[in-house]
Amino acid sequence: SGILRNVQRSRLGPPPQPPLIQEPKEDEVLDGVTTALDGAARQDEAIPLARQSNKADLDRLAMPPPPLRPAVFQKAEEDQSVVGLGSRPRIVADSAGDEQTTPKASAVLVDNDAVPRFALSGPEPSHSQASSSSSSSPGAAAAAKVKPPTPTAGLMVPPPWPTAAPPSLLRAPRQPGSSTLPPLPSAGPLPNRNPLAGGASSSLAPPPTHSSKPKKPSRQIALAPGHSPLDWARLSSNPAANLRGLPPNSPYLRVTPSMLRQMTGRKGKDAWTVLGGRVYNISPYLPFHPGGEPELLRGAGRDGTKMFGEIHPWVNYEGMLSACLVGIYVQEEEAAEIAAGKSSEQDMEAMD
Ligand code: HEM
Repeated sequence: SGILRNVQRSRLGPPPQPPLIQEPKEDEVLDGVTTALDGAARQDEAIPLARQSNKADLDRLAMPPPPLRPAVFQKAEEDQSVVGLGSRPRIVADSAGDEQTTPKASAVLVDNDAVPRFALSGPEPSHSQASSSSSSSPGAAAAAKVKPPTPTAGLMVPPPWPTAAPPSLLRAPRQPGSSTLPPLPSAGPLPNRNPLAGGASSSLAPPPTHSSKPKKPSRQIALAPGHSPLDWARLSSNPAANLRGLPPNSPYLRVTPSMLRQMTGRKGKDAWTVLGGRVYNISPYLPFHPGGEPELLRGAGRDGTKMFGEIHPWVNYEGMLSACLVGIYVQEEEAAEIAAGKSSEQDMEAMD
C-alpha cells in the first residue's frame, strides 16, 4: 500500500501543502502577528526558529498586496529574468549574507559646553526681558550686560571690544562704519523735481507744456524710390555732380531780383530761391523735398527765407544745399554800381 501510495503521489504530483494559515493555532497566529509588529529584537528573542519561518509567511500574508506595476516594468522584469537568471538571486544573497557595512546615523548627545558662546555677566535674560530692555534703551542695555568673549584655544581671536564707546555706536553694533557715513535723509520735504507743479500736485505725470496746442497734420509726401534724404546726401556730396546748373568752375554770381524772378523752374530754366541772402538752385532738390515739389516751388524765383522759416526752421538748408549754391543775392543798385565800376575799370583799361 505504501508503494501504491507513492505511485499515486508521483502521478498526482506533490501532495498539496496545507494552507499556511491553518498550520499554527489561532492564538499562535495572533501572537506571531503582534510580535512582528512589536519589533525585530523581541521577535528574535521570543519566537523559536520554527515559528520564525511561519511568522515570515504570516507577515507576507498580512501585508497588503503590492501595487500593480506598469506593463513596461513587468516586461522589463520578465526580460531580465529570462536573460540573467542568476543575477537577481545573487543580489539577494549578497545583501542577506554580508554584514551591514553602511554607517548608520545615530542620535548622539552633543556636549553643549564645547560649543563656544557668549558669556553673560548676569543671569541669562529671558526673551521677555530682552525685548523689554531693547525697547527702552537697547544700546545701553546691551553694553551693560554683554561682556567681551574670552578667547578659546583653537578659535579665532575676537576683534577688540569697544570699551568706552559712545552710546551712538552702541546703538548699532552691527554697523561699524555707520559713524563715518553721513546721516540718512530723514522724513523731510522731497526734492523739488518739478518747479511748475509747485508742490500742490502729487502726480508723477510731467507738467503740461505746450501739448495743449493741437498738432498740425504732417504734410510730408512719399518720396520716390532713390530720393530719400540719404540719397540726397550721397548725391550732394559727390563733387562730380553739377548741382549749380552753371558752367563748371563758374564763380559765385551776384544775383539781382530781376535775375531771380526769371529762375522759376519753368520755360526750361532752373528754379532758384534765396535763403538767408544766398541764392540756391533748388531744381536738383525738387524730387528729394519731403514737402513735395509744388511746396518747394513756392519759393522759386523769390526770397523764400520767411516761408522756409515758418515751415521748418530746424532744417539745415546751408548744409543740405551747399552744392547748389549759385551766388549771393544783391539789389539792383548794388549790382549796377559794381557793374559800373567794372565797366569804368574796363574803360580805363581800354583807354590805356
Ligand atoms: C521755400 C520753400 C519751401 C517750402 C514752401 C517748403 C515746404 C515744406 C513743407 C510744407 C513741408 C512738410 C512739413 C510737414 O512735415 O508738414 C516741408 C518739409 C521739409 N522741407 Fe521744405 N519747403 C521749402 C523749402 C525747403 C528747402 C529749400 C529745403 C532744403 C534745404 C527743404 C527741406 C525740407 C525738409 C527736410 C522737410 C522735412 C521736414 C521734417 O522732416 O520735419 N524745404 N517743406
